[in-house]
Amino acid sequence: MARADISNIEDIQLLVNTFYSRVQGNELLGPIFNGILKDRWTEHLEKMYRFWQTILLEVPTYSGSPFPPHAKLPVSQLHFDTWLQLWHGTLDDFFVGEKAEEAKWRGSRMAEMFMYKIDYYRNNNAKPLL
Ligand code: HEM
Repeated sequence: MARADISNIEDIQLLVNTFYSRVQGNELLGPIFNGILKDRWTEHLEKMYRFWQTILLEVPTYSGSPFPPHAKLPVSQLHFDTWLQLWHGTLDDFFVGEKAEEAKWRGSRMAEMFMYKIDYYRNNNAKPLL
């Protein structure tokens, strides 16, 4: 079947489900997600449908703060590169178009911002208080 752009909630669910099943199977990222989410995967996937639906379809179903759960993760640039590789790969496997490109762009910008904030947080905490 020819690829088309992301246009409805079923597309978002397909994207999110496939992406996180690849994440779960990834040797670097899988253990981190599984270790934190344990039996909360369904809840996480539903939250991520809402997050991407809000960004890509402009249906405001997500209200939350994306960064805090990432602040103290044991991750480096390599983890974000791997995350992005899986994200872009999943998008390319199923979709083509403006929304698919926006999803890649948003993912990249957020990965960049998260890594920057995580580094800042680590460096700041490492400093003596006085
Ligand atoms: C190294 C890469 C990443 C790791 C290991 C990671 C891990 C996690 C984990 C474990 C959670 C669930 C926290 C919990 O419910 O206890 C989470 C939530 C989330 N992640 Fe990531 N993440 C990564 C990158 C990203 C990126 C690049 C984005 C940008 C799209 C993102 C967006 C989110 C959002 C929106 C949530 C839900 C926040 C909320 O609770 O409202 N993550 N992430």
